[in-house]
Amino acid sequence: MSDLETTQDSITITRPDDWHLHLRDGATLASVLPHSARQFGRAIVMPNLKPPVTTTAAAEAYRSRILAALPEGMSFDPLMTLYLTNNTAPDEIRRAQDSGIVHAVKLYPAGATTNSDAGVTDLSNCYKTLEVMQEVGMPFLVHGEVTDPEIDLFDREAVFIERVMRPLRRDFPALNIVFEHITTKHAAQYVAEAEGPIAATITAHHLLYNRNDIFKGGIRPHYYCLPVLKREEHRLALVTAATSGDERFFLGTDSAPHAQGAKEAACGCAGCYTALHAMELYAEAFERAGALDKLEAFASFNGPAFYGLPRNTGTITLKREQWTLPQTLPLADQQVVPLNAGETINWKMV
Ligand SMILES: NC(=O)N[C@@H](CC(=O)O)C(=O)O
Ligand SMILES: [Zn+2]
Ligand SMILES: [Zn+2]
Repeated sequence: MSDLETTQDSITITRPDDWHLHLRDGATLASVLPHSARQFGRAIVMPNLKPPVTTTAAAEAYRSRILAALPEGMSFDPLMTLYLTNNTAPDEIRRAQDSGIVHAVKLYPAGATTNSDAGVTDLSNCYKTLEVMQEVGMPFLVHGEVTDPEIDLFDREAVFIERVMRPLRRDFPALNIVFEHITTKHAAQYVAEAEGPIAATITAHHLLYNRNDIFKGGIRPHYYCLPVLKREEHRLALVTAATSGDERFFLGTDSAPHAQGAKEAACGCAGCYTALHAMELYAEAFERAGALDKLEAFASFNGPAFYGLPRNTGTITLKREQWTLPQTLPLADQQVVPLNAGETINWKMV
């Protein structure tokens, strides 16, 4: 068959969800929320605000602010999370579970990423709390990087598996764990082969780019995120995992807005903004792998199955149509530079 005959010009799938999203707060929240709500039915909303969302009461208040910021006529269901600290009480987990609006608890190793200063210094501080999470079935979402400065930045995820993930899963074999935004063949292989309830989210940018893209002709801060982009062999392993049909892998954009000035700086913030065009980027990645037929499971089925939620009912359609990303988008009283700013991409959500 010729290329022409095998080329698909549109794809309609069950409305997808974003299982890892940063919406921020206040005027920034109002700027970014419509982008995610246009593409996704629900999102797991990250709790790394300043101050972090550490209690059920704070999660309920944050959820109300999100719903208040949602433009009329749009529907979107924010699935809230709690930020685990050294001092999160076991009772807080029971409150979270009873609330019905908190769907997971998030581990930020202290110092690992944006707004992680209040994070956990040693998981042994949290064992009583983890016991309750395991007992009530509250998922544990993990930013999987060690923070040991002796460990090379590019090895921090692989070392995390050995130093933290394996002991954690040995001690809590029934705890539902999501290895968030995986970036290495080590993590992909670990998740695919591990016994028990574990899954992983994969971003669009880690499917499309490798670490060369951060340094192409100069330093490109908009390709800097954490965990940092890795070598091509790792990107290929992530594409294989995402397109394998294995239900342990599902979509999480990790869209993480930072103002332009905070990214294009002497010490620039980590995070890529993809909320505007995430599904288009995933479609591109799946098409390049010849696996557009696997996109729906990854984007719309595997996540709800893991979280014990129903699939969305509507559909979205992506068409093969070239369009050019804007250079910037409004972000509160500043601007955010989307990933692929000014570039032409091949898919467009209708
Ligand atoms: N991914 C990132 O590079 N940044 C995220 C934090 C995170 O998910 O680690 C952010 O909140 O900006
Ligand atoms: Zn993270
Ligand atoms: Zn994130």
